[in-house]
Amino acid sequence: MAMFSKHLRLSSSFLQRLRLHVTAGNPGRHKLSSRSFTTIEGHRPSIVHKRSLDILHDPWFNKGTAFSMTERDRLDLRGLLPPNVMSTDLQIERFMVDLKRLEVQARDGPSDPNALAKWRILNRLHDRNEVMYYKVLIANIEEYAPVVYTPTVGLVCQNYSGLFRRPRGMYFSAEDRGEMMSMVYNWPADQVDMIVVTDGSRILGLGDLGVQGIGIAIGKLDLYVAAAGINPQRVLPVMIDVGTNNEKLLKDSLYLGLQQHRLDGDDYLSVVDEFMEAVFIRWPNVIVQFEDFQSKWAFKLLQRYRNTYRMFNDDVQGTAGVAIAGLLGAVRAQGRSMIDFPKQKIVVAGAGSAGIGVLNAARKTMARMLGNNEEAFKSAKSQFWVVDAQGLITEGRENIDPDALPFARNLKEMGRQGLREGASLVEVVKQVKPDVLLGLSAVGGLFSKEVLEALKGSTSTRPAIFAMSNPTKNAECTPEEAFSILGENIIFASGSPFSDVDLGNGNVGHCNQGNNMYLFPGIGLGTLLSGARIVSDGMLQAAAECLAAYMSEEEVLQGIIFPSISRIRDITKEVAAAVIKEAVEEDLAEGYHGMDPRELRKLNQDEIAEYVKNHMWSPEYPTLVYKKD
Ligand SMILES: NC(=O)C1=CN([C@@H]2O[C@H](COP(=O)(O)OP(=O)(O)OC[C@H]3O[C@@H](n4cnc5c(N)ncnc54)[C@H](O)[C@@H]3O)[C@@H](O)[C@H]2O)C=CC1
Ligand SMILES: CC(=O)C(=O)O
Ligand SMILES: [Mg+2]
Repeated sequence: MAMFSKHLRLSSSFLQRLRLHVTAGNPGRHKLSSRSFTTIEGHRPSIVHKRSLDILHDPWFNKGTAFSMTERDRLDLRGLLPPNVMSTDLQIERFMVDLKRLEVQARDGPSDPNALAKWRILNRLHDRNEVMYYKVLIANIEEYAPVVYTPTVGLVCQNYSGLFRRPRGMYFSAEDRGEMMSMVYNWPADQVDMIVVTDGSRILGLGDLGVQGIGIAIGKLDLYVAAAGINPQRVLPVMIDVGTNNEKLLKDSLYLGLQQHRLDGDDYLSVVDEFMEAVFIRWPNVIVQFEDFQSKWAFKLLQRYRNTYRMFNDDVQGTAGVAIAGLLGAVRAQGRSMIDFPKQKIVVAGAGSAGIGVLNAARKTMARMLGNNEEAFKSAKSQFWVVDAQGLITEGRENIDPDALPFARNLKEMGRQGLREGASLVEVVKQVKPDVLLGLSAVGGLFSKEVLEALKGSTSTRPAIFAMSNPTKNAECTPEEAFSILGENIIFASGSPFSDVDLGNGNVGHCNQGNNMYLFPGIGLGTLLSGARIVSDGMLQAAAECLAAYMSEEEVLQGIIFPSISRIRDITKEVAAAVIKEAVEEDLAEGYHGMDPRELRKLNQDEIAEYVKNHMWSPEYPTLVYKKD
């Protein structure tokens, strides 16, 4: 009955148009124009001879986020779009909101008011012509890394629901449970070398951005291509959308992700487990980099997968390696030998995935230098004071986070130092007089004037300040603040890029960028080319030591402890070679394509470097020829 009346309605509108045509058109010929039929044709399904990404890249067939779930399933689109199916009205509203936003100048700190506009232009080039995009990026890496990576990528993620145009990467959502094994085959590439995956729960220092966090996976993979020469056809950004606890996004009708609170416990784990199983079944040699998972899951997932899959956590392990290299650089910059590292007093602000990762690695490095035994490991603990949102962490802390427990200070000992449970950062700095103040707190301005004034009491000949939180506005202090308060005899590093500081006396205060971008591309490339079964602690240590040794004595004494980003392709090549060497020594290497493990074992240092260089993709147009299937 319902079908019958629908048919009647159609028929009456058809007749009405027919009448209109007859009266308004050529009265003599009474012929229907093809235009009149188009309206009716629109109700019939269109036949499409394409599937998967080819449909999304075809402006005639593409409906973007408006593809229904049935269409997504039938056309192999599942996972290629954010999970929220939108009406056309909402799609248009999302576009208009973004268009109007252009009128309000986008800002990410004072450094570049046009950053978002630059990102849009680069992103459009990325969609049109990958070779040209990477040529532009590599040739201008100093200028555009801050656009495709931190800090602008943070702003991009915050605005991703508006900026989203052509999808890039895959989305696995809580709604896809039971489907992932088939969904992975919707991705068109038979070879994937690198996946960067996030669940969007802690994007840089910006908190839970839900599905919009895909931007960070895309930005990290841009560096994999630009710095490590991973072939862009073989990278896959992934978003695991288990919901969001960001109330603003939950209420936003234009949000692209699942509008539900995050899954937790076994429900959460079952989604990530299914994703890991699916990608390793389709691409057994892939490497999965976990990125920007909240601390609560970062450590657990790392422990869960690291001995089974080729994976690592960039925030925990990549950051640790970069910090170790920086801390050793700071010792050398004092004119001392690296072996003096275990004497450094280090105050760390922030005990999340990054802070705890750094603390564990720094303690192990000290222990190795002190004799590599249990006693050395125990005594190294006394070099660290950890301050989180509740102040100094001691054994007196109630409900202490188990990951922070190994660094909790003894209450009596703290009493003797004039400190107590929960002491403020400024009190800790005043009492400890540290050599190093390292921030991974995500709190912009945490190293206030008061804190920096307190650091003047440091017993170091050249105190080091690492304001490592991202993006720019989350840096614990700026280089200007540090140099103006502490003078020029310091070492300064920040997570996001800042310009060097003109000290006004003809000298320059050098601002280093202490960011895991100096390690993760080389760790990934080295793992890939060695065919290592897992990413071992030894391989990560080798990467960190390589970065630490990269800077010359002269540079380090000038306060330059990290290379300029213009050298990122070169340092990545060296890091990858160090990782391969270690993988071979640990007997983890299973070879890569034509290079079998026996051959790999025979290579000397120079030959490994050559092997790496020869496998790095460079953006050049290939000659294309047509071949019939
Ligand atoms: N430069 C780099 O390469 C990297 C930088 N990061 C940055 O580190 C920051 C933290 O990342 P996660 O550890 O994953 O975050 P998280 O959210 O897990 O940890 C933040 C920690 O800071 C503490 N904190 C908050 N307020 C504080 C305060 N007022 N004083 C002292 N501590 C305070 C919290 O208690 C928590 O322990 C982010 O901004 C991130 O962008 C992370 C990885 C790499
Ligand atoms: C750099 C980075 O991985 C972060 O800020 O989370
Ligand atoms: Mg990160």
